[in-house]
Amino acid sequence: MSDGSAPPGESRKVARAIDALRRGWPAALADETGAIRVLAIETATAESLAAFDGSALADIMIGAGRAETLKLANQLEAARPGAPVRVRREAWHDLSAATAIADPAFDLKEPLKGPFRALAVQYPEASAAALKLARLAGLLPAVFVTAGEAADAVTAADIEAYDDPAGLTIAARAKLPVATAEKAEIVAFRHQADAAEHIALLIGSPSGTPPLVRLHSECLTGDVLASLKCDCGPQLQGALAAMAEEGWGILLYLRQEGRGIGLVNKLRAYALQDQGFDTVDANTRLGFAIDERDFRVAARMLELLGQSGVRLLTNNPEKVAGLEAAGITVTERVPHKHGENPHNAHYLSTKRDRTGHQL
Ligand SMILES: Nc1nc2c(ncn2[C@@H]2O[C@H](COP(=O)(O)OP(=O)(O)OP(=O)(O)O)[C@@H](O)[C@H]2O)c(=O)[nH]1
Ligand SMILES: [Zn+2]
Repeated sequence: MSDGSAPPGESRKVARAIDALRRGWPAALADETGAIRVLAIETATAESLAAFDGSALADIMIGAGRAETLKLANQLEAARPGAPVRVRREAWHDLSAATAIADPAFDLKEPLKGPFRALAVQYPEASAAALKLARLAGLLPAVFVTAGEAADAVTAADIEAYDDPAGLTIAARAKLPVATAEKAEIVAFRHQADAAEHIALLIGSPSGTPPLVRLHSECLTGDVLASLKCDCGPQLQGALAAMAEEGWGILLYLRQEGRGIGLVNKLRAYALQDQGFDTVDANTRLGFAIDERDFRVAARMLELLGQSGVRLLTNNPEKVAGLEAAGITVTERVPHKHGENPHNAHYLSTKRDRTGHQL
């Protein structure tokens, strides 16, 4: 699409489906092979589930990482952590049993009984799209699933068009002196798919060289509450200080809380970390991929700001690769280590040992 926005009909369909899941209503998805209807387990009620089931029990669909906990791993063909797995619903799988299947928070209190049986995933593209919709709604990737009608159903292509970073535009800009740099300008970006606005803070003045750039993903706990569980707060302040010192830099504040799984799901991951799982396993045990962020958003923001080359403050090779793949030249990776403390030492060593961070 030339202006990057999805055709209005498709956009409305996707927006409605996300809203429906959040409110506990069914949504329909389709691919070339068929169609499904889904109801998010997290927002279902006994009544809405009874209506959804009708005369036959709907099955359950969860992310593969969660399915491993249910001992379904040996029944799977090496599914990726975020890929859909369909679980046969047994007669005793009422809403509370389904909730225990969906949400690892109940694993200690309500050990899972089983045995569970994995079924072949029908309509894999539509099924993967259903779990993505749940994530976009900020919910656990766990739904009741039954056969559906293709008419008016959402497709993976609809979601991709809805999500397309090309649809990002600059909504407002103004001077914003900040403690680290009096000469700064804030730019707000809007996208139909995001409830919150992405922000850029331009520090100092263009120097004719690629700016020092930081892609900062929102972390309410670290940025606002000064959480010691991660290094986000000190990294944010450290980035601004480095840019101020150089006299030219751009901070992108991306609304990708919890590496793209949303605040509530991140806090669920934190609760699993309280039980001893690391940041990687906590994500996958919830049924998500390790990192659900899309760095094309950042590339589009840089493009709108007229920047095609950057010096990137990061320890994460995925950020460099993500920007490069989206057409931004990373002329230099600048290491960005800040704020190690006894509470986040294990988090940081996990990033180094398991996700390839150059720490
Ligand atoms: N899901 C999840 N997200 C987390 C956790 N800890 C921090 N985050 C999120 O991770 C994001 C912070 O990542 P970044 O600061 O961009 O760090 P990075 O990708 O590791 O790479 P760097 O550029 O090297 O810092 C924020 O959105 C945080 O909310 C966690 O344990 N689980
Ligand atoms: Zn953080």
